[in-house]
Amino acid sequence: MTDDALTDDALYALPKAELHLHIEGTLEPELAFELAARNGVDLPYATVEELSAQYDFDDLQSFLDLYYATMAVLRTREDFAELTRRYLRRAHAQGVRHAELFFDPQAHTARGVAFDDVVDGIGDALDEAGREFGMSGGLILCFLRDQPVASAEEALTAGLRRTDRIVGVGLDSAEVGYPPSLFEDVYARARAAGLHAVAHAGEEGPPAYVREALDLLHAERIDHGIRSIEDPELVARLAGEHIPLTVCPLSNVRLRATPDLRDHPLHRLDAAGVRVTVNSDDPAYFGGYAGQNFAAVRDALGLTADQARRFARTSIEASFASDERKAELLAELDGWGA
Ligand code: HPA
Ligand SMILES: [Zn+2]
Repeated sequence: MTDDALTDDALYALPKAELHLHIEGTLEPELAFELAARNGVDLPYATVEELSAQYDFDDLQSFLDLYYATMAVLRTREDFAELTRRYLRRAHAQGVRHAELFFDPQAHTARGVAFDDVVDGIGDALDEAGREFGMSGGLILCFLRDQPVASAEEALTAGLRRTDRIVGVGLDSAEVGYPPSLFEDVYARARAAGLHAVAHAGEEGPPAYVREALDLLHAERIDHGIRSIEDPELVARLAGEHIPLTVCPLSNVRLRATPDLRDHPLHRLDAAGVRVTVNSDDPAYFGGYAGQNFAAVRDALGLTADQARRFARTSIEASFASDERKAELLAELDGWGA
């Protein structure tokens, strides 16, 4: 594969793992209206166009307000299955072979949706994608950091009954003012039960939150982590300890975590030896799935075939797939562009 051969098709064919994807953030306006009609839920917008026109965000909170409002249409196990089915189909078409899906159970149980319906619906679609396209994946239960810790404890208690599907815990929602330290005990309980630990940190929050996620939550990967670039010692630590960052370029532009994609720290982190991956976060809201995030990086920052291959390799190695599955995916990656 030469650098000029890095077309959209080549990037969509690049075998990769998606490590930073909120399943609720894959709710496209068309499906939102279908589910609203089916479930008798009123959306505050009359048409797909009117809803899509809201996708102009000032910051993380302005996005989260719409994200939580729109997910009210998701009510049944089949709704979660259909949502996930559509995501996995799109992701597969852009090279995703393994997908670790974040979900926000507190946002659903608070609306009267059963925890198990969420897990089982997503799980049904993962099983189908395994049979149909050979995809693998798992669920990562995210705690809403702007909700009380007691609510996270309850979500974890429910999650610990579903370790057949749930492989890890994460931390998301409004970041600033809600440091990782609040969740130290919840994470300790999750890790003691054998779950993996990841956490959003350094998206809008300061580098200190990335340190807390490492020191107090023992996060194995940092989601976003881009503000680490402001702290050279932290960058050196991330590189030295081989901590992967799950970077989401289009998200960072849409939520104005970075002023312009041309200023994005992805390549500076990579050049400093940090293990970076490219992911889509909430693709229905931010303008692109995994392959489109790679293409956006190519267009704004430049991307060599070696870099693309390295980011994909890191995504596979940093995943929570079995060693056997990783070996299969790495072999597929070796054949990319041959
Ligand atoms: O990008 C995000 N950041 C924090 N919380 C989230 N929940 C969904 N997407 C996000
Ligand atoms: Zn995220």
